[in-house]
This record gives sequence, C-alpha cells and structure tokens, in this order.
Amino acid sequence: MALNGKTAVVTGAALGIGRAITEILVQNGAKVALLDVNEAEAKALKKALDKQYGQEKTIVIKCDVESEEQIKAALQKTADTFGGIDIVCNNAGILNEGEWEKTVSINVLGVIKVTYLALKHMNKLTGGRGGVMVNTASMAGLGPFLTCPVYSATKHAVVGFTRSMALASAVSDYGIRFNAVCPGFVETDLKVKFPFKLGQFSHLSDVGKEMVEQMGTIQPSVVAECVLELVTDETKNGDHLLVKHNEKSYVTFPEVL
Ligand SMILES: NC(=O)c1ccc[n+]([C@@H]2O[C@H](COP(=O)([O-])OP(=O)(O)OC[C@H]3O[C@@H](n4cnc5c(N)ncnc54)[C@H](O)[C@@H]3O)[C@@H](O)[C@H]2O)c1
Ligand SMILES: CCCCC[C@H](O)CC\C=C/C=C/C=C/[C@@H](O)[C@@H](O)CCCC(=O)O
Repeated sequence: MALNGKTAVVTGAALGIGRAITEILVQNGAKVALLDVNEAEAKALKKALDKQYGQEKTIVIKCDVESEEQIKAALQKTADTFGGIDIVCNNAGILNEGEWEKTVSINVLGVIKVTYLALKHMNKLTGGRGGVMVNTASMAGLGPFLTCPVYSATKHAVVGFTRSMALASAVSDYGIRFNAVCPGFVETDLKVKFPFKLGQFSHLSDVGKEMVEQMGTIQPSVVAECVLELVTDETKNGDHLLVKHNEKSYVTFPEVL
C-alpha cells in the first residue's frame, strides 16, 4: 500500500513512539492528523514537519482518547480536512500502576473507542475506503511483566482485540486490516518515568531497571519502521511484530480450539 494520497490518524502523536510514527508516515507521503492531549508538543512537531513537508500535510487536534465526544469530533475534522481516513495508529498509552483505572481507560477503552468510531469512516460496508489500523501493544502484552501487572494486562487486551478485529473484519469484508507492534523497552518519556509509576510495586523498581539493562533499549524510529511495515504490507492482517533491542520477528500464537 503506497502512502501518497492516504490520510492517517495517530493518537499520542506528540511525543515518543507516536512522534516517530507521525514522522515516518509524513516522510512516506501520507497526510497525518496528530491527536494528543499535549497540544503544545503536538504543535511543535507540526511546526517542524511544516518546514520540511509543507503545512498542508498535517493537522493538530487536541484529543483525549478517554473522551468519545473528542474522538468523534477529531475523526470528523480529519475526514473533512483530508477527505477521508485510511490509516489509524492507536498509539496513545500510559504506564501508571498507581492510577491503574486510568491506565485501563486509556490503554484499553481508548483503543476500542477510537477503533469503533474510526470504523464508521473506514468500513467499506458503510461507504468508507477501507484501510489499516495498527495498535501499539508491547512485549508486555505477550508475556508477564512483573513490575506492572495492570499495564501488562492492558497490552494483552490490545493484542486480543487486534487479533479478534482482524478476523471479524476479514469475515465481514470491512476492507480494513488490523495489526499490532509489540516493542520491548523504548527510549521515551514513558521509560524515563517508569520507576516512579509503579504504585504498590515500587519495591520492584530495581528489578525493572535490571530488565531494561539486560534487554537493552530501542529507538522510537525503529518501532516506527515496524509500524510502517504493518501499514504498507497488504498481506499482514492480525499480525504482531515483536521489536527487541537488536531484532524483530512476527509473533506465532499457540493454536487453540
Ligand atoms: N516506551 C516504551 O518502552 C514502550 C514499549 C512498548 C510499548 N509502548 C507503548 O507505546 C505507546 C507510546 O508510548 P511512549 O513510550 O511513546 O510514551 P510517551 O509518554 O513518550 O508518549 C505518549 C504520548 O501519548 C500522549 N497521551 C497520553 N495520554 C493520552 C490520552 N489520554 N489521549 C491522547 N494522547 C495521550 C502523551 O501526551 C504523549 O504525547 C504507549 O501505548 C506505550 O504503552 C511503550
Ligand atoms: C521501562 C519502561 C516500561 C516500558 C513498558 C513497555 O511496554 C515495554 C515492556 C518491555 C518488556 C516486557 C517484557 C515482558 C517479557 C515477557 O513476559 C516475555 O516472555 C514476552 C515474550 C516475548 C518473546 O516471545 O520473546
């Protein structure tokens, strides 16, 4: 799938992995709506992208993925501005075991809300052009992450939701592919703040730091390249790309029933 003439929506676009995803999509010819609660950082990113690619390539929309109303308005503004939606990157997420209900709300409910509301624009059965959604899960969505049980649970939920939506879409002919990226430790603000966000598991912060040291870290741009692969490779649906410090591989899930 070539990105020229395509429109993408990226949540959590202002910083970290979302910022890198936004950059690579624009570099490859897509127009991108930058959705984030941090409007100032999103505007700063737009300004930088304007200089290189022109100001018509991106829009910034302040949007909290916890709010159905704000998501609905943001998707409508994107479709009105760019003439439709082809790509959604559900990337906004937090790690906060102290505020675990908010973590579930953003990481799970936020992904589901954006997906269902974007479906209305993209589903070929309801007049959309089809396309692809790529969710940012985590390596912690594929196995236990002892310092962050709720975060890990939310990422397992993203994996299960992505796989199930991929099947539902294929069987229903929505014309939309659903994939996920599952990175290990990535050099972002989330990683920097991690030791202070462990809530009742703060006594395990040294264990977390040791894991980071042992496993090594990944640059956001490497994760963005993997997202680009999941967006552009039209053979990928229900696929999960695990990104480690020095390798990437597609996940093979155990067969059930
Ligand atoms: N950093 C890592 O090690 C790592 C590893 C695997 C997966 N992830 C996942 O990658 C995604 C991005 O994380 P990151 O590391 O870039 O974090 P980050 O904190 O650097 O950036 C997150 C961005 O999301 C935005 N955001 C937060 N809450 C939001 C909300 N309610 N609505 C809209 N935007 C919101 C923030 O303002 C910020 O711009 C998350 O889903 C995270 O779980 C991160
Ligand atoms: C330091 C910041 C916290 C970032 C949180 C992240 O989303 C990154 C999570 C990174 C690692 C999680 C590790 C979990 C490991 C396992 O349980 C492992 O078994 C997963 C299986 C993957 C594999 O098949 O290799």
